[in-house]
Order: sequence, then C-alpha cells, then structure tokens
Amino acid sequence: MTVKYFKGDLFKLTNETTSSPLLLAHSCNCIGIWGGGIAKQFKINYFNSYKLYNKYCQIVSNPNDLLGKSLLLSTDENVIIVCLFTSIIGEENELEIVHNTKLSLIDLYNKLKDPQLIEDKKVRNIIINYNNEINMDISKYIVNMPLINSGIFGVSWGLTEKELIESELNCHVYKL
Ligand SMILES: Nc1ncnc2c1ncn2[C@@H]1O[C@H](COP(=O)(O)OP(=O)(O)OC[C@H]2O[C@H](OP(=O)(O)O)[C@H](O)[C@@H]2O)[C@@H](O)[C@H]1O
Repeated sequence: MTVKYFKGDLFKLTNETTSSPLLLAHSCNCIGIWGGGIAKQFKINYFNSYKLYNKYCQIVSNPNDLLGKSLLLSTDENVIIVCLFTSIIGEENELEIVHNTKLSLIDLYNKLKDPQLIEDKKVRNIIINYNNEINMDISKYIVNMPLINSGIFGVSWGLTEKELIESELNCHVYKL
C-alpha cells in the first residue's frame, strides 16, 4: 500500500491527537531485549510494555517460533506498540530479514482484521471498537515506524521499503 515519509522523531507523534489508534511499530529481536537503537528508546519511554514483550519472548520455548510474527502491546498512554519480529538477534542475511518483515506485516494485518488474534486484552478492545467505527476498512489504520531494519539489523532500506509497499497496510515512516 502507500508509504509516506515524514521528517523527525517517531515519538513526537505521541503529542498529537489522531483519529485512529496510534500504532508505533519497530523491528524486534526474538529474545526479549530492547537493548539498542530505537528499541532502547521504547524501553525507556514504555517500560511496562517492555516487560510484556520480554515476558512474551521468555514464554516461547523456541525464538524461531516468533520470526515473521507481530506482537501488539498496550502502554499506559494512548499508544499501541507494534513489535515486528524480523530477526532472532540480527544474524540472518538481508533477504531473510526482509522475508520475515513481509510475514510480520501480514501477521499484523491479520490481527487488525481479526482482533481475537491479539494477545493483549486492552489492545484487542481498542481495535475491536475502532473496527466498528471504520466498518472493518483496515486501510484506515496507519502504521508509524522508523526506517525499520536499517540500523542494527543492517538491511538496505530499499529492500524493506518494497515489502511495505507490497503490504496491505498504510505506513508512515519517520526519518531522523
Ligand atoms: N526516535 C527515532 N525516530 C525515528 N527514527 C529513529 C529514532 N531513533 C532511531 N531511529 C532510526 O531507526 C532506524 C532503525 O534502527 P535501529 O537500529 O533502531 O533498528 P533496526 O530495526 O535496524 O534493528 C532492530 C534491533 O535493534 C535493537 O537491537 P538490540 O536490542 O541492541 O539487539 C532492537 O532491540 C532490535 O533487535 C535507524 O534508521 C535509526 O536512525
């Protein structure tokens, strides 16, 4: 679908009011660490959500099972954090990470379309209510993100961008 670019810090969005639920997405490893890059900022800003993510990763016996999946986390604010599990811990090659990105975007789309798949109860209710408002038109959602995969995961942006364009989601990309 569409990819639009904006200049600046992703977190500045949290000062604005939006008509749709505020989704802030980032690529995550599958071992429960938000240790560097923008993930570290998520950990500082939303520590309770970090604990949910960490616990979720610990419960899974094999981190491979998370690859290509998404996880929606509630926050204490009006923000939903979207984790895209695109790499276990950054050791895969670019094409593998990009493939996992494609799958995790499909998983996110499916969760928005069918909120019963959403693990977090608070998020599930927000999505159910908004879906009623928009008559299940998932194109009304905006997935806000930085240049995912292009920092610590080392993937050329063009490869990730192609997957965003080919996905069924509208993405807004914030570029520092
Ligand atoms: N506030 C902000 N607003 C907008 N853009 C911002 C920003 N802050 C940074 N950026 C940019 O955001 C892009 C992505 O760069 P990042 O390196 O973060 O992410 P990535 O997707 O390559 O990698 C994921 C793994 O990084 C961590 O790894 P560890 O835990 O240390 O293992 C995680 O946990 C994952 O596992 C780069 O263009 C940064 O300039």
